[in-house]
Amino acid sequence: MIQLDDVSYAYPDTDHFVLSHMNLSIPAGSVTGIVGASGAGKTTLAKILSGFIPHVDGGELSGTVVVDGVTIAEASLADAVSHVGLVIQSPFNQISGAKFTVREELAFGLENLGVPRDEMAVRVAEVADLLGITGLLDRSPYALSGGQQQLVAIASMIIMRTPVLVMDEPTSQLDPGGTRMVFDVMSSLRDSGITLVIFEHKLELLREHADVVHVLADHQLIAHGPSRAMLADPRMEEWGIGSTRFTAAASEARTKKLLPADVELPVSIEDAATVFASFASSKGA
Ligand SMILES: Nc1ncnc2c1ncn2[C@@H]1O[C@H](COP(=O)(O)OP(=O)(O)OP(=O)(O)O)[C@@H](O)[C@H]1O
Repeated sequence: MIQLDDVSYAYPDTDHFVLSHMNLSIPAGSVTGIVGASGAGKTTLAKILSGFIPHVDGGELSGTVVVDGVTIAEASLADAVSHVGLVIQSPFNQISGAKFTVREELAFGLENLGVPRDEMAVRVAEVADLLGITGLLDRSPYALSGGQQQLVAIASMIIMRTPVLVMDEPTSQLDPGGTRMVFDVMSSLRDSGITLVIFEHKLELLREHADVVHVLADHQLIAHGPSRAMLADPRMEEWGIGSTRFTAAASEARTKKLLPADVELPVSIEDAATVFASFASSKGA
């Protein structure tokens, strides 16, 4: 579904490759998390997956990127965006600037596709309800808080119903309730068969929602694995990604021999509850 073969990329007017000889394979209908330290190249990779590189940013891209059967470099940007949507890191920059209300903003992409007016109205109402922004529909997209703009930006991509959605830190502006709601929406998108690629620093949520997590460092994807095993890997600290408080606490307990050496480290609160419950029952508590 998403296939990168030997992909390297340098931005225009630079002499160094941000990504070098990268390979990646993502199955259809899966949720993939990608983590990396600041500056590792997450936004760059998100733009490559969605066609903004090379079509908008230019630069030197080599290798092959195929998404939903489309070879991105050979397709037009219009063709690429009909297969893959990108939620960018800064919601302010995602807003088109061409529309006066959130309602019009959400309909903008559908208008360009020639979707009939009544269908457009239904889809706007549906996506607004999904993301809890119905009350914002008649407001200006520019008169919203950062978090509200982020929900509008996410809604403006979901409404396009592309088979693949790439999200670059989609909850960076949201409070914990908004963050959880967006991840719940992602779960429902996954249930409807959409392939999701999420670039995210919130490791606990990736643990809960991603099937597989890849690590971006040293210009490449250097490791991947099931979300729990990957996110609890001790090398996450060396790679500048860090670990959740549950991993750190259990790791400390293991060092102090309060937990067995072979215990699988937890990443989320649910993992931690399972680890401590099984340890307690093994002690006959
Ligand atoms: N337009 C550009 N021109 C030149 N270099 C760029 C450009 N955009 C990003 N870079 C460089 O590419 C590298 C990767 O940047 P990128 O934004 O992809 O990292 P990131 O992992 O998303 O970082 P963060 O977590 O801080 O958002 C950085 O060294 C950055 O300085």
